[in-house]
Amino acid sequence: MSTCFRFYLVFSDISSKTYSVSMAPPRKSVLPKPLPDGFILTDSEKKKWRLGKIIGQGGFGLIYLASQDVDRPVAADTDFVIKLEYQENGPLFSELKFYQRAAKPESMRKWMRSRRLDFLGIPTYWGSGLAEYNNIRYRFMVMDRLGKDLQKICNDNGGRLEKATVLQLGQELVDVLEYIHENEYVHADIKAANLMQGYRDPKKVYLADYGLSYRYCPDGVHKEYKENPKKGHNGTIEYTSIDAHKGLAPSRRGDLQILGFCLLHWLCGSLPWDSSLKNPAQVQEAKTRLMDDLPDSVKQLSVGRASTDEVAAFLLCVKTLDYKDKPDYQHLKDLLASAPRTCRGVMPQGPAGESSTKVVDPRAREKQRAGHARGSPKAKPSAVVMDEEVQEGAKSKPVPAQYKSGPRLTKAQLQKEKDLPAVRRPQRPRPKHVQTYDDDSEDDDEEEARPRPIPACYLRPPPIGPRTNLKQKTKSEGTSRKRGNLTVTSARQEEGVHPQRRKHIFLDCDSKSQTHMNGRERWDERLHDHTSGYNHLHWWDNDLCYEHRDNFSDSERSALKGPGQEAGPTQRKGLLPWFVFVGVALFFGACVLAAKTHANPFD
Ligand SMILES: Nc1ncnc2c1ncn2[C@@H]1O[C@H](COP(=O)(O)OP(=O)(O)OP(=O)(O)O)[C@@H](O)[C@H]1O
Repeated sequence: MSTCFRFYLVFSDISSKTYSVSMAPPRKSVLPKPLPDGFILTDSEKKKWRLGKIIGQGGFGLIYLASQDVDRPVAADTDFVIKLEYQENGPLFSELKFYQRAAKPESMRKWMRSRRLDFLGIPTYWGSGLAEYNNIRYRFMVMDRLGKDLQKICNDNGGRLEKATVLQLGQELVDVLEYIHENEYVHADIKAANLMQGYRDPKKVYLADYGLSYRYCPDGVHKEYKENPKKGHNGTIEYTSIDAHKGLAPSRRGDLQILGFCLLHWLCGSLPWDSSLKNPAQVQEAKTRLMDDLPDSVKQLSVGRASTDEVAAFLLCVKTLDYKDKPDYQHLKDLLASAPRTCRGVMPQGPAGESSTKVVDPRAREKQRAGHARGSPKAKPSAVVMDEEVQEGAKSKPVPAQYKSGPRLTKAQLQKEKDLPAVRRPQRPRPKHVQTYDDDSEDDDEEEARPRPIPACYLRPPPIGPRTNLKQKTKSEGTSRKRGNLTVTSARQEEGVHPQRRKHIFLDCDSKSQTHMNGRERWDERLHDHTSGYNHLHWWDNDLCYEHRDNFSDSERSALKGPGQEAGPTQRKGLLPWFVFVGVALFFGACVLAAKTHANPFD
């Protein structure tokens, strides 16, 4: 999100000029051609929304101020925004699915009542729909207007946040995660850029951007544990979970681990793998080491008085979770709330030192919750302020070498961890209707939204042997195929599988090329690397994978466009009629010749 405002200044300027001179249907690009100020959109429930100014721009969509009062220009202090993307784009489609299924205002209110929460940081969804302008179809979603994102605040504060703020944010985010997890979804991309302050109340923080959210448990059936290196390293590389590095479908424990890494980052201002972000395997290794060596690995990262003990305890608890386990969210919140206890490094213990499986009386738990709701042990909402050490300008502590990519710890060091009192193992109540886990089960809706397997293309250069003949038996339209910078090749060929089945289309983001798909478009994956700033985007449409990349090297780019490309299967296929034609012509020629030679003697 941090780059978006910069873009906006340039963008709004250019776009307004474009509109005043051009009446022809605009060419589609990754970002939608802006709709004019004052444009009226009608959502699927026939509510009308008037567009105001553009206030933000993401990788694929524009954010407009909006209001329901369609007769007047939209006020600068309106409470609504509209996110607009081309209808074919995947991210908004996935996000909409999340809001429609999991974040209905009534269901959120009910949840908050039942948990006695006075706040749940999920923006309200107000509606959505499709629109058409100049023969181009758009998708839009109306939602709460939000304020500043946390990444900006973090940057303004030298990359760190006050410890009390971090712990409070952690607890509020556990609440949000519990809600979305109970509604069959995981967020899978928690990070400061996706946390936004309330527009009216900056003390409230919302988890936004559900474009990568994933339905890990459709109809109560958890996805199976299936490691797949080809799908590895999905998400935002700094924070993505070890499960995601291994190519597992996101699950609850992954969300919590991502949150733990974020808390650590906000607290310390850096992460042990900061220097290896361009090498996902090294990042995975460093994360694994950090998790293996808990709690010491995290405790050692403490900066000045801002100890990381609570985060160490939090991550240690997350480490005890199995792939399909339901976390004990209250316990995780307690670990972040109970600073004095965890600061001494003592984990909660039952009688006679038993720590892990203490059964908590639900009434006691209820009482405790009620206490929290009334505000007793709970800290104040997260006013984002600076810690003393941060104000003093304390630099982040260098990360101990062993948590980077150095040699593994000795057995004695590992033993130290084992000797520590164990963290209480979270209770594991199963979702009501879970009986078996079937990875293939999905409902019709899910069929549309669920990410499908993708090769880890971003770990390799574009495939060798780009194809220029883009005739494919798919629903995708011709416009994108005509572009010179678009390549079709077989992903299976890349994977050493049969080359005919699955085709792979690379699009060069620099030239803002865009593929338009009808019907079952799929959006699978975006990867943001904030250090190099590249994006990857995959769509799946039947057997076609569309990939946007903007980090092609010059040689790759010229390979994509260049002449003398190796003939691909589709090109060879294109020659077949010519072979047949020449063959038939030769045959007839030979017949005529033979007839003539035979005829001559009789003459
Ligand atoms: N509900 C909102 N209220 C106010 N501003 C918003 C809201 N949602 C997003 N924005 C602003 O618009 C910008 C674009 O947000 P958006 O979610 O479309 O993209 P992004 O998360 O920055 O990028 P990407 O599309 O790659 O995920 C953000 O940087 C943010 O500043």
